[in-house]
Amino acid sequence: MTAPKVLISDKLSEAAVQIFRDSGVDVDFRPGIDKDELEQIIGNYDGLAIRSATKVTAKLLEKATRLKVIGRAGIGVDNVDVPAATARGIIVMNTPFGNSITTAEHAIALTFALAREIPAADASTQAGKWEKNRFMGVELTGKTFGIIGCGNIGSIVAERAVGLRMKVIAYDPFLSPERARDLGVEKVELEDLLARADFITLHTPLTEKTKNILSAENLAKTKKGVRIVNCARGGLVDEVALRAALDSGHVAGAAFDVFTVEPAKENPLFGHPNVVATPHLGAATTEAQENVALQVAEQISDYLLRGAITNAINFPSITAEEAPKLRPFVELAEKLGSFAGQLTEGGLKSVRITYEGSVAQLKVKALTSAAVAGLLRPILQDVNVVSAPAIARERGIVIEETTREAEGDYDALITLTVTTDDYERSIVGTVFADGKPRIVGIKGIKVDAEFAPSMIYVSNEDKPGFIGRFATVLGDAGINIATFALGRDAEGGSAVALVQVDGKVPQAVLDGVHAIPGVKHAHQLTF
Ligand SMILES: NC(=O)c1ccc[n+]([C@@H]2O[C@H](COP(=O)([O-])OP(=O)(O)OC[C@H]3O[C@@H](n4cnc5c(N)ncnc54)[C@H](O)[C@@H]3O)[C@@H](O)[C@H]2O)c1
Ligand SMILES: O=C(O)[C@H](O)COP(=O)(O)O
Repeated sequence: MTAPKVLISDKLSEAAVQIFRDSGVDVDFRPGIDKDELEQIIGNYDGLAIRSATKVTAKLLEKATRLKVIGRAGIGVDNVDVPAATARGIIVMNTPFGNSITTAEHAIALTFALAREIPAADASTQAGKWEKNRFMGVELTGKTFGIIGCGNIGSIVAERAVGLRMKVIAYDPFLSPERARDLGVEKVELEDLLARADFITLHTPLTEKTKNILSAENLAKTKKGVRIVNCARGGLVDEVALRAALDSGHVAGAAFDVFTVEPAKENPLFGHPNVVATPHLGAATTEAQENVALQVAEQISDYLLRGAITNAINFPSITAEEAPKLRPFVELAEKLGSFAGQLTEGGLKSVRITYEGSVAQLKVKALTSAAVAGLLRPILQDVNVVSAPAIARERGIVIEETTREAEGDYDALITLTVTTDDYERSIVGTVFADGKPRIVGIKGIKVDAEFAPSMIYVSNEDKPGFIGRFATVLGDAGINIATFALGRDAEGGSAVALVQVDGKVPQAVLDGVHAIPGVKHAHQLTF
């Protein structure tokens, strides 16, 4: 067997090169390689090791005819087109914990820099001005620190801030009360955090729900004199609105490591005297870079040489023999999880997955991981199939797995039941002979629908007139209906509709559907 070839296209610690060589992988170390040259040579490689600088686009992947694995030495995979990689059967892995401590420390460092105006005082002193009376800081002790997103990094920041004798409050819908108690953190709603925090630090991924979480409206709800730190992702804070709040004096300072457009050569925040900026240095320590480089080199080598999958974003850990039998059920389990996850607003308590018939004979652990990853991914952008069950448990979400003989009409069935603070919802699916996953039940109601890229899920009272009104709302908005699946538990009882549509559905259209008499819920789902 010829040795697999790996390209390192970003500035990784050279420790990675040694790991590849020691394991028998051919490696080319080309940090900072030009985009056009990368496109020309990517077809020669089985593996690609990157950080955040290399943009792995669908266009690049078209040229990557040999590529089997992309390894991200770090956490965020926003620079990788994961669906495009998945569509080409390319595993995308990350190293979810290797730089968490370092990034948390950077957030704390920026908090101190803001509190004591260290960068400005440094510049002034080195310019020979000795402006002892110009700089008047604030103490951190006793101040309220609001953490938005209390996952790996947010939790480490919380522990450090508690050690600094700060009062720590956190907004994270998926933080369990037990975990909050263990961390010494008060779990609060966003409005409460905005109103109380003297310092706010952000540690969520950038998702549809977190984009502009500090919008102009939310910034206006903050305490006068608040200081804001963003070491997570550009786009979490409306930079133009923040600049206005700094100019008006409502916000006393902001320290940003990440920006909406990177590399950030220009930015609305730049030039303000109370802004501290660093060029995405959150993970930039010797220790973190060694951690992530070693880990990614080991993971890529393991996969290319032995087929072992660790920390994959887009596939569960399975062996070469199990893969073909499991694959369609992995897809089904992830999609059932994603269906439930897209409908979940927070307060997840448990997920129960029942495997019935032939699927119960397969390696259901991998299927459960896939289902939980699908469930959490709409909330925790970078969750992977390996870490999903552990992350769920850490958040106090109970995972139950049951197998049993086939009892009904289907040879194989997977039932996923999610319990939140407010409700229980179950979704049932199977795989047909054509290998395609199907939804065959929702909340105990039989349906028969394929998963489609864009769908509307409606739950309503079974009353005449719904279908006509629904079609009119969509027709008036110019949205084409591709397929329509209906089910009900009894005449005049509860009904559900799963509708495949072409393209994205604007919120106004969903509101229009919701306004139809008898409609209880109307959601867009994407797969
Ligand atoms: N600046 C850097 O160099 C650097 C380095 C590492 C990580 N990061 C970024 O830091 C962020 C956090 O990383 P992590 O490893 O802690 O991720 P994580 O997945 O462990 O934690 C994210 C947390 O955000 C919470 N969350 C999700 N949606 C939310 C919402 N709408 N409101 C409030 N909370 C929400 C989740 O429940 C979770 O606890 C990511 O964006 C990551 O890419 C930046
Ligand atoms: O997601 C991450 O791990 C951080 O943003 C760090 O990115 P970098 O390794 O490219 O600096």
